[in-house]
Amino acid sequence: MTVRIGMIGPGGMGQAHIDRIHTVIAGGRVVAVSDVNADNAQAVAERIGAVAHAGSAELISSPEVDAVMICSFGPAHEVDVLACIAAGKPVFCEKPLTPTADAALRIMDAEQAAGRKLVTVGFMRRFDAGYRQMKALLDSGDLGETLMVHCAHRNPTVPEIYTWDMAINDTAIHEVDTMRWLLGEEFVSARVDTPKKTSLRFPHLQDPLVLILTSESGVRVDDEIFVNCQFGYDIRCEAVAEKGAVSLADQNVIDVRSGFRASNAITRDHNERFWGAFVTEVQEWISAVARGEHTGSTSWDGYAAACVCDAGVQALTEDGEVAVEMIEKPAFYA
Ligand SMILES: NC(=O)C1=CN([C@@H]2O[C@H](COP(=O)(O)OP(=O)(O)OC[C@H]3O[C@@H](n4cnc5c(N)ncnc54)[C@H](O)[C@@H]3O)[C@@H](O)[C@H]2O)C=CC1
Ligand SMILES: O=C1[C@@H](O)[C@H](O)[C@@H](O)[C@H](O)[C@H]1O
Repeated sequence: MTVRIGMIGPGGMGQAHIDRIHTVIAGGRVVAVSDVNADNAQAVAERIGAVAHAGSAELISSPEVDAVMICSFGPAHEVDVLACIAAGKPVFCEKPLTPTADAALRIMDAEQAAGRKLVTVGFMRRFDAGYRQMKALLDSGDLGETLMVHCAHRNPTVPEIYTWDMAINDTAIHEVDTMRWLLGEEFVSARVDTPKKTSLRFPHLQDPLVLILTSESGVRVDDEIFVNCQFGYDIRCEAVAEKGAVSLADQNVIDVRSGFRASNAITRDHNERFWGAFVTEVQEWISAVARGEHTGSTSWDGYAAACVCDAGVQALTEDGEVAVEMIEKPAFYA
């Protein structure tokens, strides 16, 4: 069976997913697209031989569409995810599920009323080979209890439209989800340290910053967010446990030795750095849709990440620890 996919918002991420689905991923085909920018929808549809729909509602209800991928802006996600749930269609929604926890709650309510997990959130790092090996080692218990995790998330630059809160709810949200998954527990508080700001980009940003999270059992996670670091897309993670430490290897690229120097390239963006993770993530989703099953992060994960980010954004505007407010996890998502 080929899963017929409708793509809403085929911009940078959406087109990267389309190219993966049409070149290296098995079992799916993007047959329909829609975009608030109708010219973009038309151009993408022509390029891939798909139908351009006038709006997302029409795409979601089309009998030619089995499952939906949403790659539009975060604030536009909720209405389309709810429409997919109402239509009973599996939906893969890029992160963030929603920019606020309240909106994610509405999605969880609708999904539970539908009685079936239909929503997968695009937190791709759970599918990265390095993070998966780290988790397997930590879960084995060989290193003892995890005590601290040091993370860094650096982008070469961000555009001027990147607002001050996005350091937390657009960028750090990746570590928030990955650390919840890696540690297998929720965060209870957030704090932000604000070091000297880079002079090289926009004054409206606190760049860099360090988000500090504490988990239920007391594990401390620090996450350096530096989105105008100039030198590359640089992702780091080291977990320190009672009897050892484990970290992601530097990059998925080659080492060069020449002219009495050793060097390696640094990836430029998320698609280059996490190519393999995106392929595995989307392949597993398409295969699960074909089997009628759910895979990947749930609406609960989207909600929990939004709750932590809400606390982090608040902590960026005030001194001290901010408690993470979260409902109890519904049995539906156990
Ligand atoms: N997993 C990851 O590492 C990454 C995830 N993302 C996420 O992917 C999503 C899209 O980001 P990008 O592709 O970078 O943005 P983009 O600006 O390149 O593409 C977004 C597209 O959605 C369209 N759009 C906006 N509102 C819409 C609506 N209401 N209905 C239909 N189409 C709409 C825009 O016209 C545009 O074509 C965001 O949620 C972002 O957070 C983005 C970059 C990396
Ligand atoms: O999700 C992503 C972007 O939306 C975000 O703006 C970047 O900071 C992240 O590195 C990227 O993975």
